[in-house]
This record gives sequence, C-alpha cells and structure tokens, in this order.
Amino acid sequence: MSVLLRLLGAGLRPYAGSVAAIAVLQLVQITATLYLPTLNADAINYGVLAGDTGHVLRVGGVMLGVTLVQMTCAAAAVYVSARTAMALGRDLRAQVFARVQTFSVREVGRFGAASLITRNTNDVQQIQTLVVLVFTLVVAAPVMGVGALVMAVRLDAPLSLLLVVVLPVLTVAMGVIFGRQMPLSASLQQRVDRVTKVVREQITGIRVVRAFVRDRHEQARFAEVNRDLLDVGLRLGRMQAFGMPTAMLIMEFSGIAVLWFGGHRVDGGGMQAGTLIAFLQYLTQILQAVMMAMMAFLLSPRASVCARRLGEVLDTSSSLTLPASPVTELHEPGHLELRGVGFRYPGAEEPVLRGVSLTARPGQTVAVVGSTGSGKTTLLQLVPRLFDASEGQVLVGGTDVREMDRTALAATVGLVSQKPYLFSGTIASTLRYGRPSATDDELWQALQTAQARDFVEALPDGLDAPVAQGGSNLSGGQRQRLAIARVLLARLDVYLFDDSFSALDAATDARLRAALAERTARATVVVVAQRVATVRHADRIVVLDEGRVEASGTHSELMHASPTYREIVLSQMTTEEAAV
Ligand SMILES: Nc1ncnc2c1ncn2[C@@H]1O[C@H](COP(=O)(O)OP(=O)(O)OP(=O)(O)O)[C@@H](O)[C@H]1O
Repeated sequence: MSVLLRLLGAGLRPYAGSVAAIAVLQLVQITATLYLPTLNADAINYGVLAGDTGHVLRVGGVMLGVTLVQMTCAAAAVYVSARTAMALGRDLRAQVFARVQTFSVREVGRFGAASLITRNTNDVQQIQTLVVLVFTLVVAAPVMGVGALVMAVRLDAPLSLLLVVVLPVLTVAMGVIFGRQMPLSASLQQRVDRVTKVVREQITGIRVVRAFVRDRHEQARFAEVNRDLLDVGLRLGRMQAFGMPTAMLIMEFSGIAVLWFGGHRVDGGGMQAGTLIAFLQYLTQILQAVMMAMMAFLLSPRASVCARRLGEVLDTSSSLTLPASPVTELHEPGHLELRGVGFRYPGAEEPVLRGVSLTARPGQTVAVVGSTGSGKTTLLQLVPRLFDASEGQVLVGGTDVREMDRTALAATVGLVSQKPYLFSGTIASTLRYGRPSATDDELWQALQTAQARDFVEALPDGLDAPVAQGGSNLSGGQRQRLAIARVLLARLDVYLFDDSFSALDAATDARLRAALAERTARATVVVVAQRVATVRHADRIVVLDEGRVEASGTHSELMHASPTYREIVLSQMTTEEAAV
C-alpha cells in the first residue's frame, strides 16, 4: 500500500491544480446532494401537507436548480478525474519504459519480457482505474457520510440511534467480503502475467509449434493458464456479486426499520412525514458513503499489488553502473584487450569464463573458436557491456568499458549477434538504425560488402521493401547480412561478429569475408565462428575450452599446439586441406 501511495503522491504532483479542481467540484456536488433531502422535507411538510401548491412549486424550483448544480459538478468532477488519471497512466508508462530501457540483459531476464509488458499495460491500467474511483467516490465518501450523519442527527436524534446498529453491521459485512478478495486480486495479476508469457512464447515459437505439430499440446498449455485465470476471475467475481446484494439487503432492512420506527413517531406526532422521508434519504446517503469507501478497498488491493510490481521495476537500477566521470575520448579506440576476464551468469554456480586474456589491434582479425557452450558468445557480449565481467577487465582503447560513456562505447564497438534482431520498417530504415544520416549510396555500399546487394535489388521495392518485426519475412541468411550491413554503416572501430556468417553458404561466406577485410582494414575485428574456413586466415585464433583460453596463435601454429583446435579442424576438413 505504501508503494501505491508513493506512486500516486509523486505521480499526481504535476496535476495538483486538477486535483484541487476535483476537490472543489466534489464539495459543491456533495453540498447540493446533502441539501436536497432537507428541501424535499420542506416541500412535503409545508407544501404538500399544508396544501400550499405555491410553496411546493417554489421549493421544487429551488430543488431543480440545486439538482442542476449537483449534476454539472458531478459530471465535471468525473471528466477532470478521468483526464487526470489518464495523464497519470501515460506518465507511469513513460517512466517504466524509460527505466526498462536502462536495464541490462540481466534485469530484463530477471523480470521476464512478458511480465514487463503486463506491468507497463495492465498494471498501469489498474492504477488508473483506482485513481478515477478515488477521485469520484473516495474523495466524496467521507464528506458525504459525515455530512449526511450530521443532517440526520439534526433532523431526528432518537431515530439516528438506529445507525449505531446499522453502520457496524454494514462495515463488518463489507469488510469480510472485501478482505477475502485481497489475496485473490494478487493472484489474478500473476495469472494475467502467466497468460501473457504463454501467448508470447507460442506466438514467437509458432514455426517450431508447426514443425513439430504440437498445436494440441500448445492449446492444452494455453487452456490451462487460461482456465487458471478464469478460476481466480470467477472467484473474485463471485465475491463481488455477493457484495452488492448483501449491501442492498442491509440497506433495505435499514430502510424498513426507519419506516417502522419513524412511522410510529409520525403517528404519535413526534415527527413530520416530510422529515421521515428526508431522514430515509440521509440514511441512504450515509450507507452509500460507507459502500463507496468500501469499493475503494475492493480495488485498492489489486492496485497496490500492481503498484508494488511497478515499484519493483522503477526501483531496479541497471546492474551496469554508470561511471561518475565517463570517458568520452579514446586515443586508440580500436585497441581491444581482455585482462583475466571471468564471468558467471546470475544464479549459476559455475563461471562461464575464467581468466580470459586476449588483445586485438586495429587492422587485425582475431577469431574465437571453441566447442559449443565454451563461452564464445558470452565473451563477445562483455565488450559492448551487455553484461559486465565478474572478474578482470575489458578495455577498449586502454579504458575499462565500465569507465566509458555509453554513447562513446556504442560509437566504438558494434556487435552482430548470433540471431540478430531487425526492427519492423523498411530495408532502408533497418540499415539506418545505427546511422540515420546515411545516404542511399552508402546503404548500397554497405549492402554490397555484406553480400546483400543482389537480394535487395531483386526485391520489388528495393530499399523501401518492408521488413516485418524481427525480420520474420526474411531468410536467416538475409537477416544476418542486413545486420552486418547495419553495423558496417555505423562506421565503428571494433566489430564483433558472433557466428554471423553461419547461415551463409560457403561461397557467399568467402566473398563476404574478402569484402569485409577490405572495408574493415583499419578496424579491429573479432569473429566467432564454427566453420574453420571462416577463421583459418585470421591473424590470430583464440581457442576457448570450457571458458578458458586453451591456446592462441595462427592456424598452422594451432594445428600443432592445440588438440581442441586440431579436433575442430579435422572434423570439417582432411589433413591435406587443413595444411593448405
Ligand atoms: N543468459 C544465460 N544465463 C545463464 N547461463 C547462460 C546464459 N547464456 C548462456 N549461458 C551458459 O553459458 C555457457 C556459455 O554460453 P555461450 O552462449 O557463451 O557459448 P558459445 O560458446 O557461444 O556456444 P555456441 O557455440 O553454441 O553459440 C553455456 O553453458 C550456457 O548454458
């Protein structure tokens, strides 16, 4: 609850004017609401019962005016409340989005993409709903409740004693009903998360589902989480459905009691008929106020769960700490060095990298090879700080990457990952992602180097051909080549290619390497590859084995010095081919 209050307090500060306007509108509206039963009593007592039609008309006119004021203020209050809540929702979404943007892969992995999406949509929506409710009901409830109580006691103190019985009964009944809803609300949000997660996974993995004809299995998996959500939703719905009739029952019984006792008092001459009716209306208003306050309790547990979930995101700092005085200028930006680097994934027992040291200079191509799972991808990811090394240092241009300005690091180092991600748009917008100012000519040159020119030229719209989200309308090899062209356009000093040629046929791979060597002649290139042909001509080859550097050297040196390297090579070519 405290997180909710903190979020609302901070979030509503910019809208203090609107909040004040809502308070004033509500106050006028409630005053009018409280005045109406008194006017009604007056019309009955001194108009209807006295046979004075003129009085009825006069008071009726005033009642009409008061009602108009009440309706206008109520409508305006709802309008301003909705606007303020929407604005608050927009701000919250922007804050959460901005925070998630600072997260490293580690934090995104901790929350999970599905949960982050639910938090920034559904959870914010719940808070918005609560804010509207607070502004329209909760703000009004205490004023209306106390006001109606004072009016009722003023009208007839003895009859007001009934409230001593009715109010606790209603409060306890509602408290029990709403109290039981709290845990259900919390689990409802978790189940919404689970549905999002399964849907996301199934849509992303649709090709695998089709390939293995696992539609039924996936449907069953979805049905299970969907049913879980329905179960909790129904249980919550049942509690809510139970709440309203219970409240109505208590209100109706209270009305009957007022009429019963009040009727006797009217009979005995201790009370006027109009006063009894007004009293009944005040009683209804008091009970309504209690109900309204309770309604807030109904939504507040769910909203406070949502606020806690949003608070978790907003209070999470990126594990990639920013340096106090970031280095922006590098003397020799292409100089890459890893010094005794060790890395352990969060939660993992064993380190993935241990004591890895290597250097690469401008103009050099360093290849990293090793069996699958030996830590090659992890190693590359440490350079652009997708993760930070647990031990040792990664230096670019002689500066620890942790000391560098983020933008400067991004302008120096580019990574083409194993499965590159392309944003939706066109070929041109995809390529310009790293350098928006690139001309069409430059785009074609980069495509030429990446061996992607032919296929882009063959597309009906060329550079304007559409690219679907994730590049799903392109083949794996096309995606890889576009990603290579994209990074080349950014004109960097250090290029890291993580198995980026794996989806290319051997001939295209060879052409691409030749073109790349020309284009990146003055840059530092680190290539991770499974295919020996891709790496054998590298200036230096580093062999990783279970996270350690087993050996490093040229192809011919390693053929003698590294059993792991020899094994990899001979699994792909004959001894004669390897010796060439
Ligand atoms: N996000 C992660 N969380 C926990 N462990 C991970 C994570 N990513 C990779 N690992 C583990 O780290 C080890 C090294 O993975 P990495 O992807 O660096 O290997 P690789 O040499 O690139 O393999 P491949 O050649 O198959 O791509 C593996 O054992 C893997 O299970």
